[in-house]
Amino acid sequence: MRLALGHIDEFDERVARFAQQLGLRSVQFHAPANLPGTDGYWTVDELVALRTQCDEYGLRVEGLENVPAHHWDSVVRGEPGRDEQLDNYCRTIRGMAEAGIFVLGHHFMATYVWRTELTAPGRGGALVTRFDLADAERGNALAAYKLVPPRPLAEPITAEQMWANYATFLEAVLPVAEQAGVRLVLHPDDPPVDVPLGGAARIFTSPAALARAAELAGDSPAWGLNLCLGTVSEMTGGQAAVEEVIDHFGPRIASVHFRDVRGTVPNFQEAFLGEGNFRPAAVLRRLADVGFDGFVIDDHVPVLDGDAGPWTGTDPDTYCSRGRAHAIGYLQGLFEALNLTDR
Ligand SMILES: O=C(O)[C@@H](O)[C@@H](O)[C@H](O)[C@H](O)CO
Repeated sequence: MRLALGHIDEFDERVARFAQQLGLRSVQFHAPANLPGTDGYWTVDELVALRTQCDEYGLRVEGLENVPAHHWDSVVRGEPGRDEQLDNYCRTIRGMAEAGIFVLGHHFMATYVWRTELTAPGRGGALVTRFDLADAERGNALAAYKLVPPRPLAEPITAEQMWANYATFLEAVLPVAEQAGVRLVLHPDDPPVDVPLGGAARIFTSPAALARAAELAGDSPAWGLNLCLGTVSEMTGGQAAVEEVIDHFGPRIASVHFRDVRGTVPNFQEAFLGEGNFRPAAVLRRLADVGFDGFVIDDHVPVLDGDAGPWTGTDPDTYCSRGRAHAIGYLQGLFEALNLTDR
């Protein structure tokens, strides 16, 4: 396994130098501004340009996560316009292969990630996000974030519909991904609550539900799990849920979001690595033991005094924060201590 600078919203020289100074050799992007995708898909030209820019700094592109909401919101919701968006998603997959980028992450939340507070006090007064189901009716504190679909839902969406929508998605895109050699990796629902948020049911809310997603994908080598440790440890059971997922999926885990959380649903808050629901060293050891050979990234990070803004800020100055440097350094120490290959 290896460590990459991840969740990059906008790549430029500041981010490249941040990666280099932290001693990292690869990067992962989160629907980056560098890929405008104005026609509803990412073009080969913009994908190649991003990859070339990274090459120039000696940084390998591990993968991309999440297309912009308007590329596929009707696919997730099962609304008219879905077929055209599925065609466009397939164009993105083929374009990625042409550009030499082979991992594409997706979530399947019709109303995206949900929080009830973005600046809750964490350790020493650092700012962290928080979720409390009791406050969820007040709305999503993340509503302004770039991946929250701006269009309201046409009507409420049930869990059955969400499962059917996911099956339709896989049926359309998996054969194309197989042919292109691109791996599509699923992020669990955050927060993993079994009640609708903003009118849409959530389905990937437990280890069993993730196992069911894998069954839908059959034995396709083009499907994998993005093990978000924050999200899975938010599930009932906390560390036990994490262990169950690692043991069940093994090498079918394609990538890991390494972030920590205190508390499980219905209420939790994000935390520094090592002060939350699971033991980071034990989790890395277990991943190595089951044969995980993908990449590990930082994800959301607490905001320390002097950081430019909350992690929801997408500009490079906000991104290159003390919080992120701490998370990466913490993981590098663990990789070294556990003698994990970082190639
Ligand atoms: O758990 C989470 O909320 C994160 O990992 C997300 O920021 C994630 O990167 C995606 O946007 C959901 O795919």
